[in-house]
Amino acid sequence: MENTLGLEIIEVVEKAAIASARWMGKGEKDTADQVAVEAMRERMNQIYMRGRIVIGEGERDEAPMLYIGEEVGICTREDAKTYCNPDELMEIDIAVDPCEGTNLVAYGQNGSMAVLAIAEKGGLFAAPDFYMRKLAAPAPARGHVDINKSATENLKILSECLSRSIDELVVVVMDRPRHKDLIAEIRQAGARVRLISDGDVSAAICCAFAGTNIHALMGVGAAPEGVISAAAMRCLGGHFQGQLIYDPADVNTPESEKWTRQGNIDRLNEMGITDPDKVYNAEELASGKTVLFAACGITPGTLMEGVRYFHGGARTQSLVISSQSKTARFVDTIHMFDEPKALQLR
Ligand SMILES: O=C(COP(=O)(O)O)[C@@H](O)[C@H](O)[C@H](O)[C@H](O)COP(=O)(O)O
Ligand SMILES: [Mn+2]
Ligand SMILES: [Mn+2]
Repeated sequence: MENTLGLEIIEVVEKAAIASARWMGKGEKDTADQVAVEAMRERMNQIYMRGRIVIGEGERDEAPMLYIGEEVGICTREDAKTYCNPDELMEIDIAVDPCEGTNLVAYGQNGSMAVLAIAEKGGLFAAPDFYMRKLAAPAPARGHVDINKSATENLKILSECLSRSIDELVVVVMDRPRHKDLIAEIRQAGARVRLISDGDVSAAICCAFAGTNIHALMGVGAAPEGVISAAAMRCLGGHFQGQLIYDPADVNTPESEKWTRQGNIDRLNEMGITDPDKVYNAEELASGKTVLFAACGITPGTLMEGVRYFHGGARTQSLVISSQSKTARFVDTIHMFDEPKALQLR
């Protein structure tokens, strides 16, 4: 699956990032999102693959593009037999977030990216649009920290696994009222907290890279982003656990007020999830034999530069991670749109 796909998906995230970055700082989050979706879809549909969106922009009736269930790739077209031999091509599932951190783009802040994850059919957990409690940590702490333990206990474990004192640990938490007690507990335990307004995929993946000065992600974000984060962490050997939140009282946001606890449990049952309290690890959220992950910075971030335009072109930085080749590749690309006056070396 990986060989050419690994190269093509770099362009998929690059195109989305380049389109979205045009809207950086313009205060229009929906447009920044929409152009990324269009660009990602257009480039995906040029790839010789049989893809199906399992995590996307929402259900078909609310999302015109990259909706859950949408088939993508040349080999899903009605006239596919003209171009491909579908029997030779493996069916793949794709999770996308064409603009992860739409607010960050709209307000010109760091940490947004175009991102996707791929596995063979059935290899990614088709998470509902729920919230998810998450715990991410570096590889040495994998299987030692546990989302069922308190933040205080996990910080002690992290401190031992990473040979650092607790006050040398930095925990990323989303800056939300729901995290008031969690933030107080982390501070009380002696660790330092980095609050982010958006973008918990980037924060989760940063845990897997020493040198980012991020040692854990704790708290509640969106479940689809949890699966995408898990795909990267599964390939990188980092720790990731996620637990779906079905009780609106646990998050208490305007969005969650539309739901009821029992309604959410029923929805999970319909999906075949009979244990709504189950804690999923990275290998369960991204269970595919082969998992691929790709991201391209829209605005600058800890892992990647953002899109930098120049006369007639742009420069991007992407990250492609593969479970098959066991690589995490940082890709620096110059894109020539028309006739650039000069190509910037750095
Ligand atoms: O920041 C985020 C927003 O993603 P997007 O809508 O694609 O720009 C994600 O990283 C978070 O995981 C998540 O969506 C967020 O925590 C959930 O929303 P909120 O109700 O604002 O806490
Ligand atoms: Mn997102
Ligand atoms: Mn998004």
